[in-house]
Amino acid sequence: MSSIVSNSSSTAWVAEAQTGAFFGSGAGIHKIVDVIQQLSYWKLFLSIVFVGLAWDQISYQLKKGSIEGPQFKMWPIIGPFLESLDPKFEEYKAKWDSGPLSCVSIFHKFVVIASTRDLARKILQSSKYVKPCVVDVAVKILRPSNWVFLDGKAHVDYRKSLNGLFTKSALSQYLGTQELVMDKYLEKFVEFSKEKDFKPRVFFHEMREIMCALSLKAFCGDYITEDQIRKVADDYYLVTAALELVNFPIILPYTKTWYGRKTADMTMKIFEKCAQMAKDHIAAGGESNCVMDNWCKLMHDAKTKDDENSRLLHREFSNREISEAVFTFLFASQDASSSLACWLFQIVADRPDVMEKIREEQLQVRDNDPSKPLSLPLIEDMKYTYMVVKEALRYRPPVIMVPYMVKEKFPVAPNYTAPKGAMLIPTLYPALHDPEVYENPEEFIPERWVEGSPANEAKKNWLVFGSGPHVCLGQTYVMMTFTALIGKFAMYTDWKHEVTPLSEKIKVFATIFPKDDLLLAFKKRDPLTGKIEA
Ligand code: HEM
Repeated sequence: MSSIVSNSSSTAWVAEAQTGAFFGSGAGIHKIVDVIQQLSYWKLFLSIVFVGLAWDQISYQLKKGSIEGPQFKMWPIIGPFLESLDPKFEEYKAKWDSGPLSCVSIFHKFVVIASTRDLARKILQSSKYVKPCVVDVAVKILRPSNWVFLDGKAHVDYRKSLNGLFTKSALSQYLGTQELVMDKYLEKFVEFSKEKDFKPRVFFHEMREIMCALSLKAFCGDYITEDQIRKVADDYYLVTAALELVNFPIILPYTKTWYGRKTADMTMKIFEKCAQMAKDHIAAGGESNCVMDNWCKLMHDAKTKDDENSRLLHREFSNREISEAVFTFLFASQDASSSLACWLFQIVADRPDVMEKIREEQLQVRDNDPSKPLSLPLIEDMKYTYMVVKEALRYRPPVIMVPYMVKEKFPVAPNYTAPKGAMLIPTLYPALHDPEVYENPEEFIPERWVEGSPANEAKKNWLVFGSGPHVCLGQTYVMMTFTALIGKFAMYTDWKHEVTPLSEKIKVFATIFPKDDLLLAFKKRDPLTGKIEA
């Protein structure tokens, strides 16, 4: 057996260490070197492994303190890494139920999960201590210059310049183009079902596609072509796959992250060209029909105003900068919106009474003229349909947790301080299923949202879109778009859902989806007579 110096004995090293003779003198250091020189390679290796494992456990105990979590790291170093590759909703739920604060350690990452409403709110609103946590590779895919990586005041200021793009009045300008997309997909879904003789088939991918098309039209209007929309919709899943929590941080050719970056670059190139067209359109006195138009118009108008918000828009945002920001809108919306779309179409199909009430309301707000175009006042009149969307978001909140990173030691509870560098995860789901606020929380009851009801008054529990400086930029967009969308589909189509034992079970894939991937079949329906086309 090879050794550093033959006839070595590691027992001498242990004895010396126990007497403390190693520490505090030059002679001590020589002795360490002597002892190490006397160790055989394998003993040295085993010693390093032993010290590493011991440190891993000690460091875990120190960070864990008194909060819930495994007594020891069952799997040294890696922790529950293998489970994290295939996350199960039931396992997350068990963790939330284990205590207000619980922890887990994966490799060197210490993760603290906060499961009560008040802790979740406190974390989301403590930008002094935390910032959103992104996977390492996100910086390479979304580009380091992207606004989403800004923190503190820089983030707040940038955000102010974006808020104007998603106000109700701004969103009402995008409805015309969005309605065209809805009409197109009404036909498409029926055709897709016809291919299989109207037997229910998986609609998960179709839901992702319609969401992508709706977003792209709202963001880029007519500047983006049908072919470009199809290309982005087809390839976008490569970006989701590249940004999975567990991924290789270096981009090697032909890996998931490489394809993800290629897709992101391709999409941002399209957006850059759209941004230039929007600038030209607005400079020529054109109207705003999409987010990009609106951004250019706000920049244009800001130059003649001098209030604080306008001053933030005084500078010229480059095409590249606009394209990066619009890409983050797509990135933030795609998975969450697809999740909501899947649950909403499933839930409404499974509850004929809800479907009936939506249909009734849709005709009533249009004075029995189903062809009346979408507008802000029309959507605002759809009170019941709106409550259905809101209840779907509560019942199956697309985003169940939001990972944040601790910037400096954070006294998150009287008995616990989260260490710097830890991942701190506020959980949104438990607050939305709190039986003290929502009676029978596991039941889908749109009426619980009527004005003045306990659910409606409990604003603090409404964490679907987060809270604090990073609260969802697209929340009004979501409520308006989905109210309009489900209303139109209810009028013009009759869709059936095949209920399987997995339909109500939750699959976690970035957001949450029905475990059976949603089996639907759409037929055309006459909105006035209710007659269904064979
Ligand atoms: C059902 C759909 C959606 C849900 C459930 C949802 C939920 C969320 C949540 C929970 C956050 C984190 C908030 C926080 O950290 O406090 C967030 C952030 C964000 N969302 Fe959404 N979102 C949805 C759709 C959209 C859409 C359509 C857009 C696009 C316009 C969008 C744009 C954003 C942006 C830009 C952020 C980051 C904001 C910032 O860091 O300042 N989201 N969203």
